[in-house]
Amino acid sequence: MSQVRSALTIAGTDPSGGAGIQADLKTFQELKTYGMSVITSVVAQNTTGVRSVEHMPLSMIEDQLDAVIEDMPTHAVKTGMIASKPMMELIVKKLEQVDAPYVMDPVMVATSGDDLIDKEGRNFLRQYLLPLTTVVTPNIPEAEFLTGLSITTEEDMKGAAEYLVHEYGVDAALIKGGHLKGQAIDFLYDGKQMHSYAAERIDTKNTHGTGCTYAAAIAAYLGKDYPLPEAVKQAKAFVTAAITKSFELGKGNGPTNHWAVREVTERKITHES
Ligand SMILES: Nc1ncnc2c1ncn2[C@@H]1O[C@H](COP(=O)(O)OP(=O)(O)O)[C@@H](O)[C@H]1O
Ligand SMILES: Cc1ncc(COP(=O)(O)O)c(N)n1
Repeated sequence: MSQVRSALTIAGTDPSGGAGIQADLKTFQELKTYGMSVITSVVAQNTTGVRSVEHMPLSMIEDQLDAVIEDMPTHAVKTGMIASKPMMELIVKKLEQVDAPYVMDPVMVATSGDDLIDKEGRNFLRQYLLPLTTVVTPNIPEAEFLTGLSITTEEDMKGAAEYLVHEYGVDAALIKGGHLKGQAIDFLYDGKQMHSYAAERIDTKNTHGTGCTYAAAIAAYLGKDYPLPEAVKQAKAFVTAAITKSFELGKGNGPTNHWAVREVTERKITHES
């Protein structure tokens, strides 16, 4: 029997269960990937917003990383909320010890609008962490910050994906279209080809944790040796199902449904390249 595949998420927490580490582990589990997790920040948040944040001491983040890296096989890494430059410097150092695909979800703002990273961290991420990524998965506002470009059309999205690959040395960039109007279309540029992944837009406010879930699913499929374009297609189907059957829970934006994929067998994803 082939060895079980594992994925490590390095991110912040969401006690309401919809985003962050909690979303990542739920996603890994649904995709039969052994999930491991290093907590960077403890975030007191729910579907309506963030009320407080406690960043882990660097020594505690390092000890968590060493505990995993020294003991467990790691077939994929995913980072979410990394709130400061010192944390990123530590993660850059540790990623050099892990030979696995690395998915970066450049988390900067929670769905509720609360900032999750400081300014120094944003700039360091662009310069030092981006070049290590197998794929970076910004939403529209995050892509605008990372590239300095204005993104209002699908052509702008493609341009931003190409810019990230050519200017920042990422292997691939996936620009997510959730924040635009019209169909929910994402563009992946892998240095050679532009791929598009489109699904019907679902009329719901319950999209808390969509980005985390999508990036964690991509990491799980990369950890199973799926080629990137196919990993993204499978992950798009996963997150689209999760949104289709998302939960009317909480007073704000409800969370996605991480087991929906068991029930929603047919999700029309149009993959073109
Ligand atoms: N209402 C929606 N209906 C269908 N797909 C959506 C919807 N909102 C977002 N998506 C999809 O969910 C994924 C996450 O995108 P997005 O919400 O932009 O990320 P983030 O959570 O990081 O802001 C993308 O594949 C996007 O196209
Ligand atoms: C700890 C943490 N990480 C990420 C997000 C973004 O969530 P979303 O996927 O809704 O953008 C969040 N709200 N909290």
